[in-house]
Order: sequence, then C-alpha cells, then structure tokens
Amino acid sequence: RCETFDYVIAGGGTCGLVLANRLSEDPSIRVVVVEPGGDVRNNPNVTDVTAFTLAFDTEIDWQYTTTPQPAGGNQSIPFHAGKAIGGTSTINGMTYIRGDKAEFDAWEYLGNDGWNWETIYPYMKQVERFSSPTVAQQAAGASFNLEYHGWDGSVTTAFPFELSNGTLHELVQQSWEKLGYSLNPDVNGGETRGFSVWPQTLDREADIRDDAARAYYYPVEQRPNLKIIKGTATKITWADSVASDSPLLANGIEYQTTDGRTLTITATKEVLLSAGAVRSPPILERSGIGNPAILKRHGIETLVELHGVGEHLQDQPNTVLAYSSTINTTGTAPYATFATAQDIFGDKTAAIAATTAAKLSEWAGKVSEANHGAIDASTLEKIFRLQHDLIFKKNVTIAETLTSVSGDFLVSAFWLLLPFSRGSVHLKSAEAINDPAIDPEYLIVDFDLAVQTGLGRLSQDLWYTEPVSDLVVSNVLPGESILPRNATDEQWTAFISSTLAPNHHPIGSASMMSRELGGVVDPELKVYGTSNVRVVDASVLPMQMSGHLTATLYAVAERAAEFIKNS
Ligand SMILES: Cc1cc2nc3c(=O)[nH]c(=O)nc-3n(C[C@H](O)[C@H](O)[C@H](O)COP(=O)(O)OP(=O)(O)OC[C@H]3O[C@@H](n4cnc5c(N)ncnc54)[C@H](O)[C@@H]3O)c2cc1C
Repeated sequence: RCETFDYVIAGGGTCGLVLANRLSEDPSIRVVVVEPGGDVRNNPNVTDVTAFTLAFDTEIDWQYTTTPQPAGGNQSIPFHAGKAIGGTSTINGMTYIRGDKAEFDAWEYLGNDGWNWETIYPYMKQVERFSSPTVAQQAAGASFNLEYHGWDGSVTTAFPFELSNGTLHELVQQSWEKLGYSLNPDVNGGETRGFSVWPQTLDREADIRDDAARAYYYPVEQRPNLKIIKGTATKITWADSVASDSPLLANGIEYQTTDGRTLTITATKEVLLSAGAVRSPPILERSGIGNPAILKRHGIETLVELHGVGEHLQDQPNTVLAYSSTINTTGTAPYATFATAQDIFGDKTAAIAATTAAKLSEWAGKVSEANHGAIDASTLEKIFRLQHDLIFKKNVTIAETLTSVSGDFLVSAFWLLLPFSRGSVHLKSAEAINDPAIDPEYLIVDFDLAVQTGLGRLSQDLWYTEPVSDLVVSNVLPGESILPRNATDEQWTAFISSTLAPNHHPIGSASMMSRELGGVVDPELKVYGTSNVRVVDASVLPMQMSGHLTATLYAVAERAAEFIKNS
C-alpha cells in the first residue's frame, strides 16, 4: 500500500472532477483521483472551440470499438471517449441542453425518491455561469430566458464567439417555422420542442472550451489535500473484517501505473467510481459485483449478485445527411430542432401509440434475449411502459436534428432520443480492463428504426423547404441515387444501417433504479450490497433524455458530492 486518503475517485473526468473539487473543499479531507489520461490544458484539439472531432483517434481518445452491431451489417463501429484530465468533456461537442421535465420525473418512478425535475433543476442552475449573448450574437439568432440560467456556477456556458453571422440563421428558422417548428427561445427550461440556437460549455471571452478540468480542477489544483495519480483503476479492494451477511466495506482500490506496476491506495471513507458509462461497470465486475454467470466465466468470485451491472446500456444512433450549397458560410451554426411523436407520426400517432403499447412485451423479450436474459423480459416491460407513457402521454420530444454548416456544405445530423433498444458493457476477461465489450445493440427494436426514419425524412424535408432550399445544390451524402427525395422505408433502412454511428451518449450501465428493476445504485448513488462504494458518472442515468448529457451530469455530480459530505 502506498498512500492513505479519505476518498479515492477512479476517473478524473466530467463527474470525477466535480467530486474532487467539492470533497477537497475541506482542507482536512484528503482526496485522490486516479486517472489514466494526462493534462490537456494546452492541447489545441481541446482548447479550440472550433476543433470538434480533431481529438478523435489521437492519444486523448480511448478509441474503443463496439461489438458487431446487428443493425449495422454486423460491423464493429468506432466509439470515442475522452482519456484525459477532464475526461470526455475535453473532446465532446460542448452542447449544453438539459432535457424535458417529465424525463427527470420518470427517475422517481424508477425507484429514486427525491429525484425529479423540481429537485435537479436547482442544481443545473447552480452549476452554470451563463454569459448572456451580445447584441451581435442576438442578431445571429442567440436568445435566452433569464430565469432558466445560473450565473455564479463553475461551468461557463455561452454562445460561441464564432456564431455564424449573416442571414443563414433567419433562413433556417423560417424553413423550420414553415414545417411547424416555431422558435423555442431557450431550450434549457425543461421544454425542448421547436427550433433553437443552443449555448455551449465554453468561455466566450477567452474563446476556449470549458471542460471539467477548466471548470472544476485547475482552479483548485494547488490544494495540498487533493492529488491526481496517473494510473488505471483495476478493482476495489475489500476489508475482510465484515460479517458475511453485511454489506461489503471497501478499503481502497488496486490500480496499474503507467509503467505496468500494480499498486494499491487506501480509502478510509469511500471509493467513488467515475470512470464513465463504459468503464465503471467493468471495475465493479472485476471487484466481484455483478452477474454471477458473467463473473464465473472470467474466474471472478461473486461477492454481490447484481444482474444490472453493465446492463441497460442506452445510446442513440447518429445519422448524417449533407448537401452542397451555393454559399460558403463561416462560423459555427449550433441549431437544434426537437420533435415529439406527434410531429413524427402526425395523424397516425394515436394508432401507433396503441399498436406499440401492445408490442411492449414482445420488445422486452427481444431486448432481454439480446442481452442473454441478464434482465428478464417482465422487468424490462415495466420500464418500457413508463417510457411509452413519456412518449405518448407526456409528449416529451423523441427526436433531435441538428442543422449546421461546414464551409460550402449544409449538414443535418439526427438521432432518436429515447431508444427502447438496450445493450450492455462487460469485461471481456478479468485482465482486459482497458478493452470493454461495448454492445449498444442499436436499433434492435423496430420502433427505434421507425423514429430514426421519420426523423430522417423530416431532416431531409428542411432542405426542400423555402427559403433555405434556395441554398441547396444537391445531396452529396449519401447522394440522390442512394436516398432520393421520396426514398422508401427500405432505402432509409439501408442508408441508416450502412452509416450506423454512435451518438456517444452512453448511459444506464449502473442505473440508479430499484434493485428489482435491475438497478445498481440507490438514490444516493451507493452500490447495492456495499456500505461505501458509489458510482458517480453517466452509468447511473437510468433513462435517456432530450438533451446532451453534461448539463445533467454536472448537476448529478454536485448533488452526489452533497450526499457524500452529509453521510
Ligand atoms: C464525441 C462525443 C461528443 C459528445 N458531445 C456532447 C455534447 O456536445 N454535449 C454534451 O453534453 N455531451 C456530449 N457528449 C457526452 C458527454 O461528454 C459524456 O456523456 C460525459 O462527458 C461523460 O462524463 P462521465 O463523467 O460519465 O465520464 P468521462 O468524462 O468520460 O470520465 C471518465 C474518466 O475516467 C477515466 N477512466 C477510464 N477508465 C478508468 C479506470 N479504469 N481507472 C481510472 N480512470 C478511468 C477516463 O480516462 C475519463 O477521464 C459527447 C461525447 C462524445 C464521446
């Protein structure tokens, strides 16, 4: 054993650094973060707010691939995640959008007393330091509602200095308006439907990305009671003094150093897993917490039987259309349109609500089977019923399409928001801690494909609607021969499958849910069957949302820090 701390945090990413900051506020508390990635504060692929995607496939990207995806011609597809102090917030698209109220209220119905829109919204505001748009930015489409924002938090949000000026915004807005999507002046108040220009996690005046390190770590890195160790957590270590029927007591972690040594750190209070949705579950498995059938295969003794570890993995598929344009546009165009089931299915909505309600048990069976029965069909059906109500009774948005420009290309990137399809992430072997089996099972439920197709048609419609249609020369991705204007369902399916790509919003793999539903952590984010291990990262979000994850994750991590301090 090398050193002793009060709290050990595995993963110095988006959520881990919130915990590191808050827990080390008390100088008598010693906090250590174990993080495999390095300091990226001077990496231009991180700092440059126009550099999105340039960090992909560099040393700060884990560069995972998924397992073969049935909906993608059984191909394995690249899956990005940040490997740096700051985690995925150093490589993400910086979109700051929270979600629809009812989606957060659903958490309570999943067994989480005290988690709903009313309780999480104050944390979302507390996290934020919003810069209201300049006059020039307002002329370029930026708008906001004063009441929805926080002004003194750690995370700087703003419209980018590079916001595209000129008339593009007006043309796009007018076309969306014609299609029935009025301007939503601010998507961050719990209602996303409509067309909007969204804020980003960036510091406009400094013109720099505001990732988790810049927001939560650099300002406090001099604290003597806070330390970052470069290493990779492999497993939790357990005190052997507890009786066999009482909860497991963690006393630290084992980790690998960059030069290949295995060391341990002692935690006198808690072990906190913040390694992200595809990495925290494998650490639990390696530590003896999970599905006995999976653990046994890897020669790991089961200490806590918890079938939900690594299950309920939910990500969305992302599809892109591109058109050549008559104009060359500079600047960024962060334009989003959110649509409900009614928008996508029109006068067929009521009929589709009824036929899909009757299919929930069939879908649950299919998802259960695809995941080797880890969560049984009747359990999944209960969750699906709640999700169906969100879609057809609460009318949350179920589809998001981004309209943007890149030089002389006009681009739509779109994804369904609330997939029924669910997959898993597990250890491939006890040693393969850096190579998880990521299996999102994209689009295995046919309804998900129907939403993605309907949304594709809507995204396509935009470019045929005046006035923005005047800018379009022709479709270049995938091209008219593959996807003509009135493409059939079969043509859409072929196109969506052949370009299947992740939206990179993985969640749910250590869900905050009741144990009966396959949850892994309780409402205070403590792992069932343990007395002092929590998961605080995207793994705990039990269901997808009409937003982008960091806005919610920062709020969840702030609240988690309070639970930890008060326990
Ligand atoms: C390409 C892309 C674009 C995205 N765009 C947006 C966007 O525009 N807006 C938005 O809100 N969200 C976006 N997201 C999603 C969002 O960024 C992530 O959901 C969020 O950052 C995840 O936070 P986290 O704390 O769960 O994990 P992370 O931030 O990934 O942190 C996990 C940390 O743990 C470390 N780690 C991994 N394994 C171990 C181990 N064994 N031991 C110790 N440490 C370990 C990792 O190196 C990492 O630093 C995007 C994601 C991607 C990949």
